[in-house]
Amino acid sequence: MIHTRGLSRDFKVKKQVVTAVRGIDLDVEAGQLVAFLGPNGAGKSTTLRMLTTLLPPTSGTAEIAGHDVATDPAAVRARIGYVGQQNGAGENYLVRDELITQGRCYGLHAREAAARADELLDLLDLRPLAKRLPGTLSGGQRRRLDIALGLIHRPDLLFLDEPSTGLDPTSRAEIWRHILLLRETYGTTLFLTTHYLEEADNMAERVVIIDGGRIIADGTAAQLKNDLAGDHITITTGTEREAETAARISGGSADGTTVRLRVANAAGTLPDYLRTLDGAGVKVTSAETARPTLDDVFLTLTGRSLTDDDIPA
Ligand SMILES: Nc1ncnc2c1ncn2[C@@H]1O[C@H](COP(=O)(O)OP(=O)(O)OP(=O)(O)O)[C@@H](O)[C@H]1O
Repeated sequence: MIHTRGLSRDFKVKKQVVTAVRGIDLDVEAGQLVAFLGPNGAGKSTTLRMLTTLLPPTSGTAEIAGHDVATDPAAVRARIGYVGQQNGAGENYLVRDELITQGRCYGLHAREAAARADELLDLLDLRPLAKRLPGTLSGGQRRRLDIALGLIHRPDLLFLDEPSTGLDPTSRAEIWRHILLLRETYGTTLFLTTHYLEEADNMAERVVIIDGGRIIADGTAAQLKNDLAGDHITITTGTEREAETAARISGGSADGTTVRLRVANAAGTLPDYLRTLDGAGVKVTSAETARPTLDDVFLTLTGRSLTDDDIPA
């Protein structure tokens, strides 16, 4: 559904060239739900804009639903939906009429556009809001309307740029329920960016991490965490000296009376580790294990946190 080779984009800023995306090779099969993650300035929006024909690549190719973004952008646009960070609805029409109008813009006949609008009003729980003006909707309702608008022409592939950003936790959960429902109902391929790592972790079956315009990790969240981060064990000892001994034995790091280490399988490793420490005369007062997060994956790969503020350009 998405096939890119060497996809790159430069921007000229005054006399300098900023390379936002550097040679991305990406293959996404039909029906996948892919979360595209990266810190501020990593190149997510630029990639998304190229994949949706909003910005021409400087070099490389991107084929979307069988059509090249550079040579056949109209065919690409007919097959994709795009839900950007800005509102997709105007202020002149009521919700249902807006859906019908945008459906007509895609070439649907009046009856077909009305039927599709009604189908989407039901799917996205917008039916009670059908006669409201978009400007009167809450943030979460408005985002659901944007998703409905992105789906009006039955695209095979939907791009969502930060679909849950700015919403309260309940609305975020609602948006995700609807995203998963539309995937189940239509089998739509979904490619989305998000800042919420736990959402990508829980919802996406594939996580692609971009940094500095390059893809640095690609796999299921579980694979990435197992391969690149490992579990955490944290123990507390009676004294700082014991913590130093424990850190030496395990290869972990001591901070006061706390020792932290990373292992492949914390639950399997901990009993042996505690026995060894006991044999070395180290008194352990508490021990806990934790699974890694996607942020730990990013930290391992780059030495930075994904939740840090802007990375330097
Ligand atoms: N129109 C432009 N002109 C100049 N530089 C740009 C332009 N658009 C993006 N860039 C630069 O390209 C790099 C990638 O930006 P991009 O917006 O793709 O990142 P992003 O991962 O989407 O970030 P964010 O999460 O903050 O939206 C940044 O260094 C940015 O400053």
